[in-house]
Amino acid sequence: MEASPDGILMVDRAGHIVMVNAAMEAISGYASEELCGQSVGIFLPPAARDAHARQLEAYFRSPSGRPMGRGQDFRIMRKDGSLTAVAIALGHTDVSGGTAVAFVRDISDVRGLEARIRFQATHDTLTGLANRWQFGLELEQAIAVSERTGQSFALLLLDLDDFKAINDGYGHAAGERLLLEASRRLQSALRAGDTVARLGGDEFTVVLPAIAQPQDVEQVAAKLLGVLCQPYRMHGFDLAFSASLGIAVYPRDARDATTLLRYADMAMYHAKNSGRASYAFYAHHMGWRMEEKLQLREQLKIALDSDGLELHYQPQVNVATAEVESVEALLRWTHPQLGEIPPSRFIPVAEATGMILALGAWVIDRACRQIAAWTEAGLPLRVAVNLSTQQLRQVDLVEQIERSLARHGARPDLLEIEVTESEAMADPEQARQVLWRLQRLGISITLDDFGTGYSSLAYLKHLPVSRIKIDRDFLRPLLRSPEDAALVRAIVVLAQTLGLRVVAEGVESTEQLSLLVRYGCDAYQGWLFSKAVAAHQIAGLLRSAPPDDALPPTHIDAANETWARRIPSEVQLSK
Ligand SMILES: Nc1nc2c(ncn2[C@@H]2O[C@@H]3COP(=O)(O)O[C@H]4[C@@H](O)[C@H](n5cnc6c(=O)[nH]c(N)nc65)O[C@@H]4COP(=O)(O)O[C@H]3[C@H]2O)c(=O)[nH]1
Repeated sequence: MEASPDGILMVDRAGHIVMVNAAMEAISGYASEELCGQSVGIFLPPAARDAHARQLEAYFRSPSGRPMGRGQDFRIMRKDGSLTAVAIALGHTDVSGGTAVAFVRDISDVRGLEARIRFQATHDTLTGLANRWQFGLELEQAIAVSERTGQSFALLLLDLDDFKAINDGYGHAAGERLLLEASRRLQSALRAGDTVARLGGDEFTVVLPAIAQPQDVEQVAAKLLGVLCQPYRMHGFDLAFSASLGIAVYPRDARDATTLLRYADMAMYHAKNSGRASYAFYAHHMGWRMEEKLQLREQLKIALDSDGLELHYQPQVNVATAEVESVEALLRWTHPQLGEIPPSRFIPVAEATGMILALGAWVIDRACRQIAAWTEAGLPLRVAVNLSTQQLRQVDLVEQIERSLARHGARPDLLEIEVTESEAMADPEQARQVLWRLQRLGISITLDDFGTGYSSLAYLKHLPVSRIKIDRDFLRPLLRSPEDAALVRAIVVLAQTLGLRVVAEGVESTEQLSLLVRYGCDAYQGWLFSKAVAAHQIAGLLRSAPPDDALPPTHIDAANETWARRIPSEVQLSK
């Protein structure tokens, strides 16, 4: 008995301890002499003693054995007052004399481990918040409670703005610190009955039970954004920290968990789309458009992962030499069922859903690969790539571009970055810094869609821009309206005084080209010369514009004639 690893405890009919072994002493913390003669109730909290005494009586009336692990888990009170989990097997040595024997096994380690495993399965290891699985249960439970009580509850879905950029730019550890901070701030702003979970990545949910009116939810939403949108100090400087929040209300919007979550998701994207750091309630009218967008996002993700996207290249022709001096890379997506989907449809979706960063990185990488391939083939052609505002804000954009250049061995001076005026103006100081860093790498910068934004001359002078592109909206009515013609002329003069080259975009007719040549435009791009074509077609287009055919820029008639001859018939669309 003394050698048994389990505690052994003998109790008489009256419930007095008759004998304990060494293992029982270790489990309970009592010495044998402190226990013998005592009521077995010593191992129980006072409140449980009477009930146990009744159970013991019943046991002695009809004693029966019980193997280890079959009964309920039990917690005994140790000498120091702490409770420890044990499993108990029961037997009897002498029914007539009435001595029961209990084998007591300390299972506190096992229970602790089980509790840990249970916690890990239901909680997010980083933040300790409920995880997606647990959140699903809690949401179902909230629905069940609200069904019974007839009360509404709100489901809030939150997504940190620009989290990916921070994670990519500062590394995983920084991303994790940010997530921990977000979870800490969320918890500090919520009440005891509210539940918060981390669904994964930078997505959090909050369930606000028993809401009386929508204003209550608005207040909480504003409070959460208030605490989240405080800067976070990392690596010695303040990091802008913000989130977008979507709200769906039970039962007003939906009665089942899946739909509620989908609606909160739609509302969240709506909030992100309308300026970030804001919240939006789900509304029916946003439904179908968001539905379509979400589907498009999914399809786009598949296309990106499965090589379903392509870059086409549209030549930019030097007016003075008639040479193709560069090409603009333009994304093309041909969906297996839906056919060709224009960038004007999918780029805004990519921007609204944050996918533009992955998409933009892919474009840069492909463009670098193409630059290297052309250079190796003896065709060192400059490639212009469009950049979206979110990419400009991406903290590691410059490093990302450097990596792509290095990966493919592409010359930086053959890469050109096009940013629109409004993108550069979204955060002028930040844009200025990023563009200067790019320029220092040897990359040239073009300001796209010039004339549509609101750049000030003073600001333009501070950007390392070497070219501006006149928006094609100005070219369309060029021949009809003297005002537009005057504006184009003014833009060219302005650019020239700043020492910038001017590229006209969307040139469709020789008449437009004639005017642009007269105004002093340096280069043009448009269907007149060629649409965007696959990379392998570019060499053919280059051959169609031999450099020794250069035309004098002021000789308009000659220019028209020469250009008309050079337009490849298969791509010529209109004059
Ligand atoms: N009517 C007319 N159109 C002409 C003519 N010449 C060129 N275009 C079109 O004008 C657009 C020029 O590109 P953008 O202003 O940068 O405008 C682009 C750009 O803002 C965006 N985009 C395309 N590819 C990318 C990309 O890789 N990244 C990003 N961020 N945006 C892209 O989508 C916009 C539309 O792209 P696309 O549909 O390829 O449309 C292209 C091009 O096909 C012409 O003579 N007449």
